[in-house]
Amino acid sequence: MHISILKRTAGLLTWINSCTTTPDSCTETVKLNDGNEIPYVALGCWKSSPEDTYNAVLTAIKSGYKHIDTAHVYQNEESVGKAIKDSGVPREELFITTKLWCTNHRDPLTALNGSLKRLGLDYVDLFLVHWPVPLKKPTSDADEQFFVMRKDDPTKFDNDFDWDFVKTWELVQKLPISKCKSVGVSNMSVTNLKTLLNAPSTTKVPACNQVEMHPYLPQHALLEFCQENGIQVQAYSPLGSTGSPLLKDETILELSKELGISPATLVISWAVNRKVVVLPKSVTPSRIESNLSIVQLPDDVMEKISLIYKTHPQRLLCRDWGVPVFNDEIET
Ligand SMILES: NC(=O)C1=CN([C@@H]2O[C@H](COP(=O)(O)OP(=O)(O)OC[C@H]3O[C@@H](n4cnc5c(N)ncnc54)[C@H](OP(=O)(O)O)[C@@H]3O)[C@@H](O)[C@H]2O)C=CC1
Ligand SMILES: O=C1Nc2ccccc2C1=O
Repeated sequence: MHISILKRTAGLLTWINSCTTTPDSCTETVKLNDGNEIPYVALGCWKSSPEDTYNAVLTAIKSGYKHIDTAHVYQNEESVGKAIKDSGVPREELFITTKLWCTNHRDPLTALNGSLKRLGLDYVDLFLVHWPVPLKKPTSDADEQFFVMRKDDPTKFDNDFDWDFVKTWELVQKLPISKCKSVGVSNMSVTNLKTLLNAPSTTKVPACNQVEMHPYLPQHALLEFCQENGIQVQAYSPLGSTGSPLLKDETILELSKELGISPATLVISWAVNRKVVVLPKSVTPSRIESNLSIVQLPDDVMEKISLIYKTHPQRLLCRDWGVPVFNDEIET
């Protein structure tokens, strides 16, 4: 069996080689700072409709994915849960991530229980604080109102300025392990991570930091900081998200042609070669399957991809959150 071969091999790059012919081996995992193992490749679920999500998750699990990334705000947790159940794959063989939405920072346990109920699961493997931005709760008990705007200025979010992400983490780090095996953060800059790690109330280092990361935003400094501090980085929008400019980038096209692989396989492989967990989203069966293929990239190719941002620096997901979120410059 492939996995046992992998266990005997020395390092990541050894098994990456074999993935071109045996996609099963791409379920290789990396150990988190709490001892849990996370598979390198996950199916992303943002923007997938409930029906598409169900089909995509089922296809993914049947293709060999062990890791699914969803969130309360994606409004498709029910579909993820149903597909998991219908796949027939034992729960303990899968790694499921969901996230705490901004309006629930004061009560993560209730939010986690809500996600578990929608997923139909007893536990998630990873629960992430989605953004370091507490927002006021909606006044009605509309659970699905995710963006509360200010009454005096409806273009701005109604920030909960009497709360902050350090207080949120104080609660998240104490969530019962029986309901979430690992806890982490998302969209955390180095500046905000330093604030979190230096806070007297912080007793647990986040297991993961899920951030936007692709060749136009390689986040070299953030990756180095997280690796030095035992925080596993996860790359979101690794393909450049919907209508990606990245997959049409000249250098990416040239390199993928040279290597005889697709642009998507090239950028996903670049992430894994950097020891970054990667979350490509697709609702297209052929892409779901091919996104699981990882190849070993030569050093010079890694370097070329890592330098593309110098001429094309681009953050795709930016909005004014009302508090500092992206407070580290894109290095150019
Ligand atoms: N923590 C956070 O704040 C955030 C987390 N995320 C997570 O990261 C995941 C991935 O990021 P996301 O922004 O969705 O975008 P991705 O970078 O994964 O890109 C998804 C787009 O690429 C297309 N695509 C997928 N595979 C291929 C392929 N092989 N060739 C060509 N096109 C392809 C998809 O089309 P199609 O589906 O039609 O096949 C879709 O349009 C999210 O789904 C979510 O789980 C994302 C944003 C923020
Ligand atoms: O992952 C995300 N999906 C979203 C949709 C709308 C606004 C923010 C987000 C995310 O952070």
